[in-house]
Amino acid sequence: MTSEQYLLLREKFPHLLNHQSVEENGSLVEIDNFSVAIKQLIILCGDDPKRDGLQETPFRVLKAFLESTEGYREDPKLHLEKTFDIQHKGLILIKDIDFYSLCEHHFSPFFGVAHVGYIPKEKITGLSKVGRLVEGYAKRFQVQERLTTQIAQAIEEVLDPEGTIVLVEAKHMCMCSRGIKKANTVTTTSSIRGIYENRPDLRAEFYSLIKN
Ligand SMILES: Nc1nc2c(ncn2[C@@H]2O[C@H](COP(=O)(O)OP(=O)(O)OP(=O)(O)O)[C@@H](O)[C@H]2O)c(=O)[nH]1
Ligand SMILES: [Zn+2]
Repeated sequence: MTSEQYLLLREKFPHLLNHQSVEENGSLVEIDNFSVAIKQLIILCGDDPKRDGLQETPFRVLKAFLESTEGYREDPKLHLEKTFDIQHKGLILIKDIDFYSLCEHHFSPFFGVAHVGYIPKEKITGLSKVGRLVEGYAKRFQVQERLTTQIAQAIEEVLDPEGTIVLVEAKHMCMCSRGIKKANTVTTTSSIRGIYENRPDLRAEFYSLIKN
């Protein structure tokens, strides 16, 4: 990696500065090791890391991974803490929140939409904050089930609503383009809390609204 690339990474991702690792000759040892590993990967796959199009690839790969895992550098729950004093007794549904995440097994993308509903007791958060919450948990190495649970858990913990319901629909590239190669398969996961656990009528309302 060149010193310009290294400086750009440090500027864009300041957490690298706090890294425990050793700095040698103006570069972090771990970044250099990563670069070597990506070159080895290119060789193992049968190509030449020195050819023109691949020379900058270790840098690009690292930058892309750091961008795709920005959620580790925040506590997504904090977005919900700014609440409003609004009287509202019914469902608040934020649907079709699109997200891109990385499967923790293969580091390949999985992406889709999250639908988040809650029936407030006293606390209501800003609509965009629910999108930020989804983004904060999606931008990590994830599995869909954990992503779904974390979103529901955060709403429940911070807003303390009557009930929470979260449904996530996603396509996993590790299943579409390799392995079993099922290009059209969509996985659905849900997490329900509070009043939703015992009220099929409220669940039905949520499911019918997200279908429209
Ligand atoms: N439950 C769950 N499984 C996932 C998710 N993302 C990927 N997987 C699965 O993780 C599993 C990993 O299985 P392994 O047998 O360890 O790995 P593999 O040999 O690459 O498996 P194949 O994909 O079947 O080729 C696969 O079945 C994937 O479909 C997810 O979000 N949730
Ligand atoms: Zn996978």
